[in-house]
Parts: sequence; C-alpha cells; structure tokens
Amino acid sequence: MEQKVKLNLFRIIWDHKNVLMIGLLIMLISTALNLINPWIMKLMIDDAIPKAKVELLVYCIVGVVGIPVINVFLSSYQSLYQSDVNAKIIADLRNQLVVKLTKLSQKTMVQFRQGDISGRIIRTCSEIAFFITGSLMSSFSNILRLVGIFFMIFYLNFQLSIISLMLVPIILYLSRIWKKKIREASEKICDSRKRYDEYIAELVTGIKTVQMFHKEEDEIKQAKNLNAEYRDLRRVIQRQQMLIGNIIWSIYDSISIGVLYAFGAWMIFRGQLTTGELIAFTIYVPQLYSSMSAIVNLYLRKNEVKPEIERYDEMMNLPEENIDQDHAVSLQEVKGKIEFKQVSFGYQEDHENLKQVSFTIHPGEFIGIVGPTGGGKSTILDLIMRFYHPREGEILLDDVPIQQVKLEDLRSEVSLVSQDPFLWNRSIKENLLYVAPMCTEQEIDESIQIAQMENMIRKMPDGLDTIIGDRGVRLSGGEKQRLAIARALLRKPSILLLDEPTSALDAKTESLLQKYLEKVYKGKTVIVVAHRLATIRQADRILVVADGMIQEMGSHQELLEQRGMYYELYKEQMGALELEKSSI
Ligand SMILES: Nc1ncnc2c1ncn2[C@@H]1O[C@H](COP(=O)(O)OP(=O)(O)OP(=O)(O)O)[C@@H](O)[C@H]1O
Repeated sequence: MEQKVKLNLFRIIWDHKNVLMIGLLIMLISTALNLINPWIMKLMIDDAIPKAKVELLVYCIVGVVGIPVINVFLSSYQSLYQSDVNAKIIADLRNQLVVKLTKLSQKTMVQFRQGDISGRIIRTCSEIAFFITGSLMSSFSNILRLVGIFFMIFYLNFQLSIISLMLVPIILYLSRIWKKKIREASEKICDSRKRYDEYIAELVTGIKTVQMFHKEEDEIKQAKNLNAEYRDLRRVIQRQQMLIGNIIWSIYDSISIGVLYAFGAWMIFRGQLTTGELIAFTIYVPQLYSSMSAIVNLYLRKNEVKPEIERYDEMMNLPEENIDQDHAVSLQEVKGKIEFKQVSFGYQEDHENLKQVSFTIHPGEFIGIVGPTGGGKSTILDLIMRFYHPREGEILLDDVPIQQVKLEDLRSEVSLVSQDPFLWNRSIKENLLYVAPMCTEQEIDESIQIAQMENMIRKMPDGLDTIIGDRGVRLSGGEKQRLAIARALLRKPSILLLDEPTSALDAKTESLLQKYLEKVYKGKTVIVVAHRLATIRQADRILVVADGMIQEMGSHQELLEQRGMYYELYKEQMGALELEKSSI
C-alpha cells in the first residue's frame, strides 16, 4: 500500500535550521537576560542597599535599565528573521501544492470546487506557516525561559518553589478540556472558510449571470450569511482564548502572587527567606505562568490549525495521474494512427459515458465526429489527450498504448482545441508564445493567417500586443476560437483535435479557415467534432456517436446512402431540398 504523506512541522523547522539558529541564539540571549533581571533586584535589595555598596548599586541600576533596552533590540531583530522564515515557509508549502496540482488528473480535479483548491494553496499554507513561526518557534523561547525560571527559583528557595507550582496541575487539566472545544470549533471554522472560498470563486466567475438574472440581492445575502456563520464560529474560539489568555491566567497570576506574599512573609518572619529573594520570586513566578500560558496556547493553537494541516495533507495525498509511467516510451516520428480497442469510460463509478468503443484512424485521415449532444464526442478527444483513463479497453497511438507514452511527447504531438478554450489574461502574442516560446515571427504570422486572425488583429488597439482580459473576456466568441486554433497550430502537432472549433464563426470565415487548414494539414491526422455538418462534410470518414457508442461510420456519401442517423441529422440541418440536390 502506498505510504501517506504527512506534513511534518518539525521537518519544516529543520529545513530552515540555519536561519532559525540565529533566531534561537537571540532567544537564548534574551531569555538569559530576562532571568538575570530579578536576580539583580535581589542583589540590590539584599546586598547593595542595606550594606550601602554604591558600586554594586550602580551596576545593578545599569543592569535594570540596560537589559530591557537590549531586549527590545534583540526581539525586533528576531521578528525580522521570523517574518523572513515565515515568507519562505509559505512559499515552500504553496510551491509543493502547485506542483501537486499540475500532477492531478481531470478526474480528480472535477471532485473539487475551484475555490477549495485555491483556498488550500493561498490560505491554508499561510495559516500553517503562521502557526510554525508564530506559535511553534516562540514556544522554544518559552520552554527555555521555563527551564531557566525553574532552575532559578529552586536554587533560590525549594519550599517556596513547590508552593508556587501548586496551581500547575489545575492548568494542565483545564487545557485538556479546552483542547476538545477548540478542536471542534476549528474544524467548523475550516469548513466555513472552505465554503466561503468556494462561493466567492464561483460568484466572481458567474457575476455576469447574477447580473443578467438580477439576483444581486440574493448573492449579497448569501455572502453575508456565510460571513456571519464564520464570525459566529470565530467568536467561540475567541471566547475560549479570552477566557484562557486573559481571565484565567490573570486570576492565576493574582492568586499565585497572593500565595507567594503570604508564604514568603511567613518564611521571612522565620528567617528562611530574604526580602530580595521574595521580590525575585514575585518577578519570576508571573513570568513562569506567562511562559506556561504560551505553551498551553501552543497546544491549543495546534488543535486550531490541525484541520488546515489535514486539508494540506489531503491534497498532497491525491493520486498523481498526470505523470509518466515508469519506463514511459518516447515517441520518435509520429505517423498519426489512433486506435480505440473496446474502450469503455464513465465519469462516475456507476455510469458509462462510452461503451465498448472501437475504431481505427489511419495516419493522415481527416475524421469528423458528429452526433446528438451529450453522446460522448468530446469525451473521445479527452481520452486521446489522456485527461482521463479508460475504464476498460485500450487506446493506441501509432500502436503504442497511450498510457505508456511520455506525456511530454503526447501533449506536443497532439493538440486539442476544446469547446471552451482557456486563454490567459495576457496579450495575443503572449498567448501564442505560451505554447511555443521558441517560434519565429514568421511562424506566428502563418498561424495567424491560417486562423483568419489578420483582420481581427489589425482592428485591435495594440495589435498583437492587445491584452485580452481574463479568459479572453475582451474577445468575441469567434475571436477566442480563432486565437485558440492559431495557438494549437503553433505547436505544429502531428495530430490535431478540434472540438467545435468554428461554431462561433460566420460561414465565410469558416470556409476560408477550412481551406487553409486542409492545405497545411494535408497528410496529418485531424479529428473534428462538429454539430454543423457542413464543417465535416469533406472528411475522409465520419463517426456518428450517440449514447456513448459509435452508431455509424463512413464517408459523407456512404452515410447518406445508409439512411440512418447521419441521414436524419443531415436532413434536419440541410432540409429536404438540399438532399434532393445531393447525389443520392
Ligand atoms: N466532467 C464530467 N463529469 C461528469 N459527467 C460528464 C463530465 N463531462 C461530461 N460528462 C457527461 O458525459 C456525457 C458525454 O459528454 P461529452 O461532452 O463527451 O458529450 P458531447 O457529445 O461532446 O456533447 P456536446 O455535443 O454537447 O458537446 C454527457 O452525458 C455529459 O453530461
């Protein structure tokens, strides 16, 4: 069984040990200085003042004034280091998730909502990093301080030390109860944040539809509800923190100081303690409780951040399917033969969207795929691209199972122009160069010419350098399609897959584009999915796909003669008149 990856916080700290050592050194000096301060007080009260030792008194005063000043410098320096490490940890965690994201298959991706994934990369990583640098690392100084104070108080007076520590078991007991409450509330908070991330990502994408149906008020209400839910949950944690951090610790502080004065005075009366020692105790003991409070808080914060760590781990443990198999095969010269052997596939476990599909496409063939909507046409193209894996059967490219082909080779030899192509919010030129950074100006010009983009670019304010907006929002549907085609052509693929590539183009532009494509792609395998039958009329062969099966296969003429599904589709689109004119 595959080993699950678990985020190891101490490993992260270890990875940054060089920077952290400096921070730790600063902590050590600062802790030592803090421990000396009460000791100086004791020296002043028990020795320098009663015995009029002026020189010692001056040293003590310099110490009492100097130490806090040095500490301020040290802690500022430390927080600088801390924020550096924090930024580095956030970046490392995010990079790991981004790398993971690139290895996820479409099958895995569709299980997640967009906002969920981006929430994990952006927020989950920063929550974890802040816990490490804010709580975990500062706990080192608190542990150091705690050990130091233990040592100092026991050295000063054993009996009074035991009395000072009498409240510790109660604190430990209470922290166990708090832990459970905080853990429960944190899980709910984590869920609530996730829902909000998902909602906002969807709202931003769908804001045009919201406006179109005038549903703004509903969405504002929904956003407010989600925010209110988060605020209420946060309040639970804040109440706990307030209770622990302020009220209970303050009560402990006061009680312990009261107990100290009472027992301390009693011990002074009996000559078992000096006044200076008691003063030193009254400084040490609150410090001891504040260190302990920080350590208990760390324990509770760990429970608060645990659901976020689990979300991180969950993503890191998703199956990696968009990667090469061991001993993947390199494609040398791709001829363009594609074979589906009894391929079955379903997006959901309990459903089959392709059933026992078999066909062979020969090198250089122009294949059209038609059929009713939802029949499985795009699914065939996605399977060739290896975005999904067949449930049964095999797909071969030049007689090699595509599962075994190196992804880099597959994706450079096969280009897909999908129905809804994704475009970057960059210039037209940058979108083209994205897929072929080394291409020449001449190659760009050629792909623009084939895709019928010349006129469109001429009209743009900055020509090729025009920024096209998020997902190409500043372009029309037809302009987006042509840019996606030009981009795919620049890859110079051996096999070109086009899914409804010209659905948004006018008849004249479509026909010109087709002419160019036929010229450039003569001898290469081209598969075109189209609803408009005119688009694929000239194809060498046409596959009619319906209900996840190949219903008919043949040339336009052969299929018309069969008078089957294709004939019916053609009749619907062209009308009886056209049919009569055709040669059947
Ligand atoms: N990501 C997905 N998750 C679940 N079901 C899906 C997914 N994508 C497609 N389907 C389903 O698979 C079936 C085939 O979809 P496909 O997109 O291949 O059809 P199509 O023939 O290309 O349709 P169209 O002509 O409308 O583009 C449809 O019933 C569709 O609802």
